[in-house]
Amino acid sequence: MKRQKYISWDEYFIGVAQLSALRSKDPSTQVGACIVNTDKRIIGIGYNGLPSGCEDDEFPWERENKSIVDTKYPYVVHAEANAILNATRETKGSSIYVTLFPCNECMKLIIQSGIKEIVYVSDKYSETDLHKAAFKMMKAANISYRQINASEVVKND
Ligand SMILES: Nc1nc(=O)n([C@H]2C[C@H](O)[C@@H](COP(=O)(O)O)O2)cc1CO
Ligand SMILES: [Zn+2]
Repeated sequence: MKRQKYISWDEYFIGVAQLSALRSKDPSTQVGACIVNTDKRIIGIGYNGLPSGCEDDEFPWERENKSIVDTKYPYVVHAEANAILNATRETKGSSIYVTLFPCNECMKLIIQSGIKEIVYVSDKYSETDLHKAAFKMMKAANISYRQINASEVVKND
């Protein structure tokens, strides 16, 4: 008889996203993303980090500073953007598993890459205006969404 305690597809893909998030150097928010096509194949993964050549020890990781230039915000590539850029196959019709609901900028990339479903864990920024803008674009583009629990298999302490 087959093993009974195997993980579901959702647990597997969100687990891969959570594992990817563990690579993030961001001290406050670590995000991971995993793109899955209609054949249930993983075609791209990513986490939030600096662009190639921008050294983690030479760029700021602060959230606030006198100038925005001395914060992380102008520099970080979001997990979803990295997953899309890393995609090895056609993204049209695929799902993106992400540990945090996408921001407005990533939502534009998700729409333009033909991703049709967003599966996420946290929506801790749901009260912000930019989240509302992201949500509005997602609805207009007919992208479906669902929230799931984090995988117990991958923990980030
Ligand atoms: N969906 C997302 N994907 C991401 O990769 N990020 C990244 C950008 C920053 O590195 C970090 C958010 O930092 P903070 O504002 O919570 O300290 O997470 C943020 C969001 C939020 O929408
Ligand atoms: Zn984003």
